[in-house]
Amino acid sequence: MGFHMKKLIVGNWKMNGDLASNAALLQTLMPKITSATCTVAVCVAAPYLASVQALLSGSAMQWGAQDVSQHEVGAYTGEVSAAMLRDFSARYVIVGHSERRQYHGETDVHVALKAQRALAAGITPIVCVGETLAERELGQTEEIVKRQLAAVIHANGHCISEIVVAYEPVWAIGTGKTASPEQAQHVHAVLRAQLRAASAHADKVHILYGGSMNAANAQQLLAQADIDGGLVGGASLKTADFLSIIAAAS
Ligand SMILES: O=C[C@H](O)COP(=O)(O)O
Repeated sequence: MGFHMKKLIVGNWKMNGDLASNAALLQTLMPKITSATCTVAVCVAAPYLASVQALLSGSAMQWGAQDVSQHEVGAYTGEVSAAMLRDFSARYVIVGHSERRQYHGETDVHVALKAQRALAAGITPIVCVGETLAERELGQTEEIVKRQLAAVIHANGHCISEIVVAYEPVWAIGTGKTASPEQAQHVHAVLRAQLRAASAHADKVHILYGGSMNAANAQQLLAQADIDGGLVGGASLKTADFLSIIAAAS
């Protein structure tokens, strides 16, 4: 990053948790997160937004959702709109997570629209990009992540500095395999250059790393010049591990 900016650690709970375990986790985390630590958020399943909002309001922690509809309002059964997320004061929403791209057929076009809906509602989209193992082995990593980010830039050029980007190599998600700090930094630098070409304010964009970030590897990853935080899956469900990652980022 180009100037001093607090790092951002986002827990992506995915389809885990329940009312009781969510509350227990947040009640342990909350007192440890202050204005002196890095920025911390949790992205929770939509049904839990109200309870998470009630728990975290007034704390230093932020909350968000894991997906948003590409549509504004109307006959879209099962969808959740950006305005609905805003009703629960969601600060962030993840868009284009590889699990959505892979299991729900989301394309770059959908992801760009979702980012647009979030921005229009005043919610920060966390735009996920990343290559599969096959794509990496074919030497296509840069091409893939640039194509994924270009779609979002194309649709949101005027406010691109308001987004968060998450580089998540698909082969590192939930596998225990992490990109090396050098591998991750290389891709982050590519993404930073792409953002700089699109915006004079690109250096204020947080580019997060995601993919088996844990207590043991967080410090080295976060020490890289263009790694501004983490999007943490599995380790965000374990209090001690998540706190270690937060400490490494603070
Ligand atoms: O959004 C988070 C990523 O998919 C990483 O998940 P993970 O930390 O369980 O590998």
